Amino acid sequence: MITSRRMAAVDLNAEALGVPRKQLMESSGNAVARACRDLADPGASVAVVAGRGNNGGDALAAARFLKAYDVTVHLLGRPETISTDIARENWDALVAGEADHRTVTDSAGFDLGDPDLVVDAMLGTGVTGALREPEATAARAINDSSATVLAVDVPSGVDADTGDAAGLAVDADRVVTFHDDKPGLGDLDCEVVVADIGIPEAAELFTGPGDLLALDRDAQSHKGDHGDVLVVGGGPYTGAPALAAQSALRAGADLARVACPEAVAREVQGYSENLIVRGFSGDRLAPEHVPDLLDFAADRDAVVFGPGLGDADESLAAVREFLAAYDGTAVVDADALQVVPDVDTEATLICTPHQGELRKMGGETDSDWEVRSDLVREFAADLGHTLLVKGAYDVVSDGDAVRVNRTGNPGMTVGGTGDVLAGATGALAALLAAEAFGGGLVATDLLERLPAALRGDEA
Ligand SMILES: NC(=O)C1=CN([C@@H]2O[C@H](COP(=O)(O)OP(=O)(O)OC[C@H]3O[C@@H](n4cnc5c(N)ncnc54)[C@H](O)[C@@H]3O)[C@@H](O)[C@H]2O)[C@H](O)CC1
Ligand SMILES: [K+]
Repeated sequence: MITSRRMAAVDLNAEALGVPRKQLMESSGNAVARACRDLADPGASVAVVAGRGNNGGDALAAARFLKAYDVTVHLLGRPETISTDIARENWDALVAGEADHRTVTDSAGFDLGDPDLVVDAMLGTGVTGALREPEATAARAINDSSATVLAVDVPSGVDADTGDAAGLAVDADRVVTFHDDKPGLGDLDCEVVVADIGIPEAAELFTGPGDLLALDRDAQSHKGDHGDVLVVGGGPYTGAPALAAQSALRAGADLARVACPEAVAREVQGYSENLIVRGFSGDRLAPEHVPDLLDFAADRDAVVFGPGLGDADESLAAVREFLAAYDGTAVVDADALQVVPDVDTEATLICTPHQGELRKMGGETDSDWEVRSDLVREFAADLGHTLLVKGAYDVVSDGDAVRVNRTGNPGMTVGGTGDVLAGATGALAALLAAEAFGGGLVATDLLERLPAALRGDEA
């Protein structure tokens, strides 16, 4: 099952792995033609009703594989309005090949005829809102016809993620959808066939440029939209919390605050005027600080716990008490990690251990990244939290899905990169908690974005 947003990311990852979109469209077209051959005998009349996007492009490619049929292609719109190069190239090839093609520029001009089979390729995952014209008139004509209806990827008008239709939608007999089933197709009263279009498994397993799509910022956003991050750390070390907080800003947080012992507050503030530093009494975190910290954290979008905190018993006791009472989103790193396995919490935790810290948490690791992936997934499932285990190949899992980031380099073992990663991860968590997901953030929503944090990419 894959959402449209994830499909777009996988599509882009496939391209980065050397499988360009036009090749995917050719595979989709071939899959559509196979479905046509399954639904209608050679010589049958086929009406391809194509939209101006890649959904239409798939069917324009399919038409080339249907030589044994009497195919008429209806393009809903002028050819120059076709929205992608790959779809337009498929249209141009049809025209050059003297295929029977028509362009429909207004509803009155649409005449479906009386085909044996209709290929509905007006709209796929790019639909927004109720069908406009001439798609609406075409959908009514398709639904009123006696033809068998094959929908490309998703029946036009249906939202592939929810199965809902904002208004009129094509009533298909069969849907041929690509790469993986879509959440919104399960409840449709039609047969759904999933066609493999040659997207490499690596496009889903390994992080790539597609995973950054979700970080595109809403241009209208304003301060505070993109998350307010609190780093709780410092004590024996002062650079770590400052690194984590600055990394949060670099990764897109609007505000980065540091709660650290009074004894080092001035030093931490000294690292950067961009940080809002707040000291708590004494020279290390202790249980008496927890009530205030919980109040302070309640108004933040995400907390990063641990950079430079040290492992004094009273500091670890304070981490345990905080997490037991906290129900927001927290990244847990460094010495605070050892507390996680034995604390029962409502919080959404993202733990960012290196392999030594993973073992200290009670997890197992392995030098083979594939074996390590299974071990991390199992341990994340046991913990009930997301794990991001750093290594030459970083493994991210929420106990269900697994993603692997192989873009690191040996130089990243230098001290401080863990603090940078924890801060960047906190920013992405804050962005999601504050905006796109409201309170409904679930760990898997982060999975696709954490790898971007591994690279400390600017959002
Ligand atoms: N990722 C993959 O696996 C592949 C998907 N393919 C196919 O690509 C479509 C998605 O294509 P896209 O261009 O993004 O969008 P659509 O073609 O679905 O529609 C965009 C098109 O439609 C217009 N439009 C939007 N809403 C409406 C509306 N309510 N009424 C009328 N017109 C509307 C919009 O203006 C655009 O012009 C996917 O479904 C697959 O079929 C790839 O080909 C293969 C890999
Ligand atoms: K469609």
